[in-house]
Amino acid sequence: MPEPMFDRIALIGIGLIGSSIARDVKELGLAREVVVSTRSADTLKRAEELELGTSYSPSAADAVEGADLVIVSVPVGASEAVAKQIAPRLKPGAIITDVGSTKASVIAQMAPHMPENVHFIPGHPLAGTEKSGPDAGFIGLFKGRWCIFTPLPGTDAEALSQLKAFWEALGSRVDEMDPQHHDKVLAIVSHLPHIIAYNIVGTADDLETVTESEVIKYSASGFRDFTRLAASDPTMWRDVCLHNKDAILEMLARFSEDLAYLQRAIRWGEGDKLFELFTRTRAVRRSIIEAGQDVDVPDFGRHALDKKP
Ligand SMILES: NC(=O)C1=CN([C@@H]2O[C@H](COP(=O)(O)OP(=O)(O)OC[C@H]3O[C@@H](n4cnc5c(N)ncnc54)[C@H](O)[C@@H]3O)[C@@H](O)[C@H]2O)C=CC1
Ligand SMILES: O=C(O)C(=O)Cc1ccc(O)cc1
Repeated sequence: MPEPMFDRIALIGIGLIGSSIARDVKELGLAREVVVSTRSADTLKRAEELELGTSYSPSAADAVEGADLVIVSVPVGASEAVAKQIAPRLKPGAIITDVGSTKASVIAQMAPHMPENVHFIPGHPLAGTEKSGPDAGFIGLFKGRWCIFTPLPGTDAEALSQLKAFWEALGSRVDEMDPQHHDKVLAIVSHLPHIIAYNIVGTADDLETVTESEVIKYSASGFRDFTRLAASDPTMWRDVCLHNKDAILEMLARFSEDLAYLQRAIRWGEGDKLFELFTRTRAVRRSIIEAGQDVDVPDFGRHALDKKP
């Protein structure tokens, strides 16, 4: 077992992401103590039953006391509330990070409350599933996945490399980005696909001429893939939409324009246009596979240090 990287880690929020971090930290022995905190008493009790930490507290402020690393894993809309609660009790020199799917808004919510003597380094692991809550997490979720950091100007290089080393220990590949750029990239590769999924499943659910039981009975695998994304946590995705508004609206505008083009091509029987687009998009899929980026989501039960066969 390697030396722990941190004496005490505080996990604020213990859902899919927080509990997956907790499981990896425990499995890999990355901390001597793991203090778990979450707002809901039931979730905290469940985290204790699952033995995700070494101690448990309903108070985020109490939980961060003496912690060298604090990881905030709550819906992005709750970031400011958490920052306000923890700020007065943070240990000088501590690293404070988050896992939120949007970055500019999390920075705007948290940075103003952070004391000068801590290192606030926003982060985002590009790994997850449609499930939520402490039971949904699993060892190895972050393995082979990117974790993007959006450090503020003047971030301490040593603290950043310590945080990167932590995520690398969980098996992640690390990268850095400007927060605004992160939000644009994620708007197209993650936020729009979820919004489109919510929309198509909602449309199917509203149809009068095709019954709900027919949708269920005859759902082809394409539709089924959309239902997985559309089953994602409503609180989390409401917050993502509200907190990455500009980038999402920009990408939705582009999407609608391109959809109108497709609609027109179908209406006027312009098969060549359809064929050209479908050929171009097929090449994108091939590039993703060639780049080794087509890792499937569930990797249940796999040890974090196992190599993929
Ligand atoms: N679900 C996913 O696939 C991914 C999610 N993320 C981001 O990770 C964060 C957490 O997401 P999940 O773990 O999936 O959500 P989750 O719903 O599974 O867990 C959220 C946790 O936050 C707690 N919480 C909510 N409000 C709180 C507050 N005000 N104070 C303290 N605790 C509070 C809940 O009790 C729960 O423990 C979100 O910001 C999300 O955008 C990032 C990557 C992937
Ligand atoms: O379940 C899926 O396919 C995901 O895309 C998971 C996911 C959701 C939100 C993120 O910020 C990152 C990853």
